[in-house]
Amino acid sequence: MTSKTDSASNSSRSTETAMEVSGLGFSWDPVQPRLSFPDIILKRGEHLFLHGPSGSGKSTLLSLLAGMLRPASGTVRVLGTDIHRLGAGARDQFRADHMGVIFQQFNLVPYLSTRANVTLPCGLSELRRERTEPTVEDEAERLLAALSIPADHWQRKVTRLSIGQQQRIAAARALIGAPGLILADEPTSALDADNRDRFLELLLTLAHRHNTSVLFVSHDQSLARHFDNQLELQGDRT
Ligand SMILES: Nc1ncnc2c1ncn2[C@@H]1O[C@H](COP(=O)(O)OP(=O)(O)OP(=O)(O)O)[C@@H](O)[C@H]1O
Repeated sequence: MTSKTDSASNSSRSTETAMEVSGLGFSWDPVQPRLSFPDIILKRGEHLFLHGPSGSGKSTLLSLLAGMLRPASGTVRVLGTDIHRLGAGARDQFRADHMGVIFQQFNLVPYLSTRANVTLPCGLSELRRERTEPTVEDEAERLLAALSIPADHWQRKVTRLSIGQQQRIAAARALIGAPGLILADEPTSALDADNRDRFLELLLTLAHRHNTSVLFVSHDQSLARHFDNQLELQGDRT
């Protein structure tokens, strides 16, 4: 896989590094070719768009960056910590403390209410809980309102909401407690162009407010204009 970094025009607000990826490689199994990923440096508060065709390894890369898959080679440093040197429990806690992940299928908990889905990370992380103002519930409601989820939906089971609303709830869950980094895996694929653009603008505006870095993957290159920088995965294998 080769990479191409395009405009690095917008400077980040901080020189602190949110994520540094070096020499990353992964094989799903011995008969499949090995995936090799480009090196990435993401500054604190910076928003990076990662695009590539279907099968180029975008979801695999996000799972490696979130510490949910172990690389065959290379390192992933998030906020200075080499996450793959942590034990499984410490890695899960690190993810809960410092990362918000928005999955392609949202992964909301179907039997919980809208608000309970948003507050979930604060149940797993004291750090995220302490960063909410003045309470976890208040911040969840503020995020839901900012993402245009009507107040009379907050106590409803999340499965009773539309796909677009569920997607915004997944974004609120990723943003609560101001994690250093949000990883988003093509969460806009079910939306029409207007809603997709509106969603991205909301996500990036709220992330900017919290100085949260965002790495967003998609096959849809038309979304690149919303981001500071972009990186292309071309699906080369070794
Ligand atoms: N669970 C798995 N087991 C074995 N191989 C897998 C698995 N998941 C992905 N792969 C393989 O890894 C390669 C990269 O897949 P990946 O899902 O990361 O690509 P992608 O760019 O996210 O694709 P898409 O845009 O279609 O979601 C593909 O060749 C795929 O077949």
